[in-house]
Amino acid sequence: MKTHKIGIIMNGVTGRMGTNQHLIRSIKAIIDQGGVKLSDDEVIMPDPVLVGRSEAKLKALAARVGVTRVSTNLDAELAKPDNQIYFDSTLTGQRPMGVRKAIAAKKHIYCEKPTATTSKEALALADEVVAAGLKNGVVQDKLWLPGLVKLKWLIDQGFFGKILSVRGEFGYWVFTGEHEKLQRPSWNYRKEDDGGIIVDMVCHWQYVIQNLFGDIKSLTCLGATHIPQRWDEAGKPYKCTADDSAYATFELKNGVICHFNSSWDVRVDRDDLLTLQVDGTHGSAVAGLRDCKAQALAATPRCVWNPDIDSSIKYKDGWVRVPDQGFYDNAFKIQWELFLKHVVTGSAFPWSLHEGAKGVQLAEVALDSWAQRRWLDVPALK
Ligand SMILES: NC(=O)C1=CN([C@@H]2O[C@H](COP(=O)(O)OP(=O)(O)OC[C@H]3O[C@@H](n4cnc5c(N)ncnc54)[C@H](OP(=O)(O)O)[C@@H]3O)[C@@H](O)[C@H]2O)C=CC1
Ligand SMILES: O=C1CO[C@H](CO)[C@@H](O)[C@@H]1O
Repeated sequence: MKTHKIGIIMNGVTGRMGTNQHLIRSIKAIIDQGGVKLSDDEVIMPDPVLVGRSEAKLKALAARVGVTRVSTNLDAELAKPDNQIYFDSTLTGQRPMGVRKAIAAKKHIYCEKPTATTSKEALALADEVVAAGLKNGVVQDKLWLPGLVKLKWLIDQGFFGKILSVRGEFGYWVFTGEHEKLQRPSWNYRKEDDGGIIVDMVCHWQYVIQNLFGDIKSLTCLGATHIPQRWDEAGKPYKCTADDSAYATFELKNGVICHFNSSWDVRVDRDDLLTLQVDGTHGSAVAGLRDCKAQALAATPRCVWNPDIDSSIKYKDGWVRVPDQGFYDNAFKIQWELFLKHVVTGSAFPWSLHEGAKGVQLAEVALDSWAQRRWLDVPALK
């Protein structure tokens, strides 16, 4: 058996995403399954080093997960030739600094979204990594959610006929922290720390829309900070300076209209924390994170508006569940496996830093639209 051992510097691994999605559910899960199989006699085996600023935190995490290498010295890890990949899930504002150091050290780059806080910076990083001839990628996890995979399958089959519109509803109630344990880090609600739901979520909507429905021509976005005060990790009240809700409409070049509501101030009365309803001339579907239900034209009830009587139609009964097509692995893990294969074999990996920059740009245009209170075109990223 030929084993390609790949050292991976995991910077920001002590954070929520770094620990749960990237270390435990991706890299550790890949190690536990015996690596990424290339053929019957060839395998890729990740060898992570957990990097951060608190040695105690890193050691505790390593012991919990069963990893041996930890370090608080990023430069020393970058100097080691066996560490071939630099992965970054630190705070968004920290990302360009770490990525640039790793480019200088000739490491392949994989990182969380958003890749930077401005499109200028995101594009510069994308250009620098290409100029250095390094493989690179950005997390676009929603593409591998089972619900969205099923939706894509319906699109590819032509189930919808002509797609007319898409309604994305994302969000849940995030407790203020006054009386409850925090669900999300407090920096998410402070603009000065690169927080805000537009920066956080619009980059997801960019790649979801582009990959499933088409290229975005223009948008309008209204943001809001509905909750002006929250309580931080230390239980101290702070002023919320970042948007916690966004109401955005995207017009695509092919005429499809997509409207996405994103909010941390809504209570959930839907099948999932993210639902996407797609309506087309021949059918409709509603995808959640894992499931997807569909209604074909032939099964569409004849609705008649009459608020004076109870409806004889049970609207929710007219949908069928799109069946599973096999086992759906963790979305982050699937993308990690594809990236590792890309690094070792050169296989295709289109989810590059350049693609990530498009997400940063869309969030930037959305913020501008909100500030200017008008529709804005989304220029092609050079
Ligand atoms: N793809 C997706 O679905 C999601 C992506 N994200 C993205 O992932 C990134 C991390 O988010 P999340 O895990 O929620 O954040 P956390 O606050 O939980 O984690 C932040 C990480 O960055 C480290 N860090 C914080 N400040 C500094 C600093 N000054 N210098 C160096 N390291 C620092 C922290 O280290 P320490 O432990 O020492 O404090 C920690 O490891 C963000 O860019 C976010 O946009 C977030 C949520 C979902
Ligand atoms: O995709 C995601 C799921 O939700 C979170 C927001 O509540 C985001 O931070 C994240 O990027």
